Amino acid sequence: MPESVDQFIQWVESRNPHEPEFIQAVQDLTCDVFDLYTGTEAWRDAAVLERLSEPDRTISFRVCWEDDEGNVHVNRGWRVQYCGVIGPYKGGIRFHPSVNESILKFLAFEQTFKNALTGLPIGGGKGGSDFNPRGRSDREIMRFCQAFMNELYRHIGENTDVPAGDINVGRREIGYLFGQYRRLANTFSGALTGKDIEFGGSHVRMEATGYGLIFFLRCMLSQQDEDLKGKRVAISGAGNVALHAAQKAIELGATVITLSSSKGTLFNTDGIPAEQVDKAIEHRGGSTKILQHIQETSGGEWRDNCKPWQTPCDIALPCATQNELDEDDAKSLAANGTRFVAEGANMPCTAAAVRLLRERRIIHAPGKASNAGGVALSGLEMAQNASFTRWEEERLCEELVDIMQAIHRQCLENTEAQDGYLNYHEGANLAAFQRVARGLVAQGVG
Ligand SMILES: NC(=O)C1=CN([C@@H]2O[C@H](COP(=O)(O)OP(=O)(O)OC[C@H]3O[C@@H](n4cnc5c(N)ncnc54)[C@H](O)[C@@H]3O)[C@@H](O)[C@H]2O)C=CC1
Ligand SMILES: O=C(O)CCC(=O)C(=O)O
Repeated sequence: MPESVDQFIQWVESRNPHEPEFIQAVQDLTCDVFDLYTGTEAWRDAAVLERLSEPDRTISFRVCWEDDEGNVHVNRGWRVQYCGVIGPYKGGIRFHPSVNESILKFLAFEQTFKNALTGLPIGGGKGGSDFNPRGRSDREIMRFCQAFMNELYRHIGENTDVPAGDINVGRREIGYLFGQYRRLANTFSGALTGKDIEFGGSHVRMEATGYGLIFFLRCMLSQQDEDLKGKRVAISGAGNVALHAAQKAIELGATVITLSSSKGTLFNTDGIPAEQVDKAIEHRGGSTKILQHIQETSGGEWRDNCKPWQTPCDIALPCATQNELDEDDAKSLAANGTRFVAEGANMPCTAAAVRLLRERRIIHAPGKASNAGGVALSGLEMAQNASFTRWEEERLCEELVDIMQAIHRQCLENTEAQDGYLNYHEGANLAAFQRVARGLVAQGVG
């Protein structure tokens, strides 16, 4: 039985050396739930926190594929099935050269608690590969997806583990993965979400993470008697989450002043036009190219190797990747009067940045709450597949709004404002942990 957060984290570190992202995610949760955990006999007796610091299983495999010139490449693939207590493992697949076990374990850990917040029966998992799709032809992407599924298919299924997309895995890749799954498993089932609408996909899934983020932000603002109209919003990334967040924010009256890629940032203090965001969503492609094209056609300034966080804004929405917003960035935001940060990406703020935002009383929503709209819609895709139906767009939009509002309510119910400052991290961590802990205890030790 750990006596302090530090002692517990040292124990986790000793079991997971060289996994800094995973340790960061475990520490973030533990700091908020430790007192409740140690004060709850049934949870202590069942070693709930210790069990939750270890995935149910991690599957790792070799992925061999042939490029267009006939050269054979060998990549690594993983699926982390983190916690299946609440429902089938559920979470995205990421293709990026930075992918390793620490990153996938942190993502699967976060996913477990995020999925618990949605109120749906979905457990937590995440997978991916260190494959770099940049510069690869469509046929190469197809062959890679097929090779990846050649091993993954035996570990997934609509009641076992249901992957979806994440960085560099969108509708096209899900199509190739699904096709190969269907051939190998000889079954047409909802074993993946984010599918094309023509073969079991759901309306609103594509938009859901970005839109859900803005619906959550709207709740945060309304809690302070404010709304989005006229607010300057800085967004990082120019992928699925960033572009849909930008689209909905503009629709609700905000001015989106930045979008970015790993190569630089597009700044436009007059606002990036809605029609340019719509076009970028339609065409999809390399983010830098898209942003430079927007700059050429509608103005603003492109700055190489620059992040969005140095420019004055009311709201910051990190929507690119983990640890993209560090302590210095948080200091710049504070100095420039930013009042809200809501995470579209998973764990985009370093631990030091989170501390700084809290010290400076910038209201800050963690991704496990504010970006849960995507997986929630995936849960609704699973429900449609299981009942052989397709729901209308309007109904799904309403359900997404309801789910984001319910997550916001859970956050408020689990934290008390300190001098008017709401700690969304504490609220989200406590709400999610309690649901998972109750399930673990009820299902016995195993
Ligand atoms: N797609 C989804 O439904 C969900 C995604 N997320 C998270 O949102 C984030 C973005 O995912 P997607 O938009 O789906 O991926 P995507 O592949 O569509 O876009 C990723 C974007 O991030 C940019 N990017 C990558 N590394 C960067 C870096 N170091 N600095 C600046 N920009 C960088 C890329 O240029 C691209 O614009 C990830 O953290 C992901 O885990 C969270 C919940 C659901
Ligand atoms: O829709 C899903 O299952 C995955 C979403 C996801 O990967 C995430 O929430 O980070």
